[in-house]
Amino acid sequence: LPQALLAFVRDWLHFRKLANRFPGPSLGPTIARLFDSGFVRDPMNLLKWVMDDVMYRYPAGQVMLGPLRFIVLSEVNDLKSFLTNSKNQSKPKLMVDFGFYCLGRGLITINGSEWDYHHKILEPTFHRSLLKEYVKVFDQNSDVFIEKLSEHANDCAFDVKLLTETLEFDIVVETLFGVPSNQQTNPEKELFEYILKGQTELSHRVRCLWFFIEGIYKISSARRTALKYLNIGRSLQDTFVQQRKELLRARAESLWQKGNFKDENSQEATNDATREADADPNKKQFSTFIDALLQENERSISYQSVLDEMLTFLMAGFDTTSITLQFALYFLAKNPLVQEKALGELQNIFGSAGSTEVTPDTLQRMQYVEMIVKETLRMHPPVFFYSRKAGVDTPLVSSDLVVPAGATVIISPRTVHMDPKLYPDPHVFDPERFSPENSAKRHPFAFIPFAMGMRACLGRKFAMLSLKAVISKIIWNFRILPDETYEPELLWGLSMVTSNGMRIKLLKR
Ligand code: HEM
Repeated sequence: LPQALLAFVRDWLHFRKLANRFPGPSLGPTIARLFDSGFVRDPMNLLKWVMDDVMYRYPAGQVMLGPLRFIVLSEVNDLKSFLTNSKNQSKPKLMVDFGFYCLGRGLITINGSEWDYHHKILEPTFHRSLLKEYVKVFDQNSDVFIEKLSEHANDCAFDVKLLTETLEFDIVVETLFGVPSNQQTNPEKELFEYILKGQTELSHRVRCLWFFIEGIYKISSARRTALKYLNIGRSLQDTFVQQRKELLRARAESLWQKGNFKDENSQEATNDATREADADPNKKQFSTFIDALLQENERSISYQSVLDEMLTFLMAGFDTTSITLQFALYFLAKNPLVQEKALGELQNIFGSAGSTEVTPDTLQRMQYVEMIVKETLRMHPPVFFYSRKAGVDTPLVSSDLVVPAGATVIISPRTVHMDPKLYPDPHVFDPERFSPENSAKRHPFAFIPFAMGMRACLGRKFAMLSLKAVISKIIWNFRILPDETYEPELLWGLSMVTSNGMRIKLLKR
């Protein structure tokens, strides 16, 4: 025991020695900041202060909040060590605890061999050949969205937020869980509302400093509410699983019948059965998201893990994409020339195809629309910070500082994306920054909305394709105009949402 104690003290002193060298606001201003009127009125101002003030001032710095110490990094040359060094890829305990109450134990909140195992199962379900299958769902749901928007195409300002959320919700449920969702056309209140409330509860914790301390949070009513939502979320995922199983059973039965009872449709039936069985060779290697999880459930993953992964992907997928869509509409409304340029591109693509159906091929050709999505993600990354635990002492490139093993490191794409050295006039919306020539000139870690390395977003290609699909259809169908009386008010939670919706105007083209 004395030896263990000695080792602990030695490690602690070593940690302190390295961490104390990082500059940052001293205790006085930090305490003053905690108790100033802005913070008391609105605790999320703390996050705003760290991201928009401390991180700009100290590209490699630290923030001490009582016993909690965060190393903050926003110097682009230092990011590589954290985002790509396999020793620094675990999520810190604090963040894992935070995530647990909203997502349970899914890919975002697990570490080590458990993460390895889940990642190995789920990563192939985002393979290119499966994404191609998903594009049909993007196309059909985007068409329903356009119909919904048409009801507002009268030059009167309206709030598009809920419509974008229901669209992205349908897209994630239909692609990943393989069951129809129809939230856009036939809102099923219970499920959707609980998902939103669960998220609000989690953000609530991030915004309250005293809830950073697990002991306090554990005895709070906020924790009981969060757990209630987590359990409801799990049971709602269970209904999806049952629906999927039912659907697979019905499909298998129908194939069997078609194969066995030949009637006047027998040729068609045999073709169907053969098509399913001999589907493209790539497809044979991959199961869709839900099927991969259910297969593993029979072997090695608990049913609770299946439900938690579904919850994780639903939360991670629909919120981030709907926020990006809202801000793309906001920026497009303010930039009519960007809309016209995108329309030119679409006239070439949709015009030559004679249809507005999006396909893997048309999406590939939408270079400028992709630049719009990227510029939106640069100016408003919905996941505006993420964290890593330093697994080893890690020297920084830009200075002689060393991040000590065990430190909680915060990285903010928001701060990096607003660095004028990387993006001159960073507050100007300019998709040309992402032309192939301009992108090639930029530092590889200058654009990090999806993070990088092993723990990068698994849904990044999915997100890009689905956003391109819907944004192209909006630009094709409508002129987007700003509501001059509206400015988004940012709500700092786990993702960056607005507290006052997203108001735009539309005119039919
Ligand atoms: C614009 C849309 C999106 C953005 C900006 C985004 C951003 C991110 C970021 C920054 C991370 C890393 C978080 C961290 O390290 O703590 C992440 C992780 C993740 N994202 Fe996304 N995401 C988006 C869409 C999606 C979609 C559509 C899905 C799935 C359908 C998804 C699934 C995931 C998963 C599973 C992880 C965890 C990866 C891991 O730790 O292994 N995301 N995302």
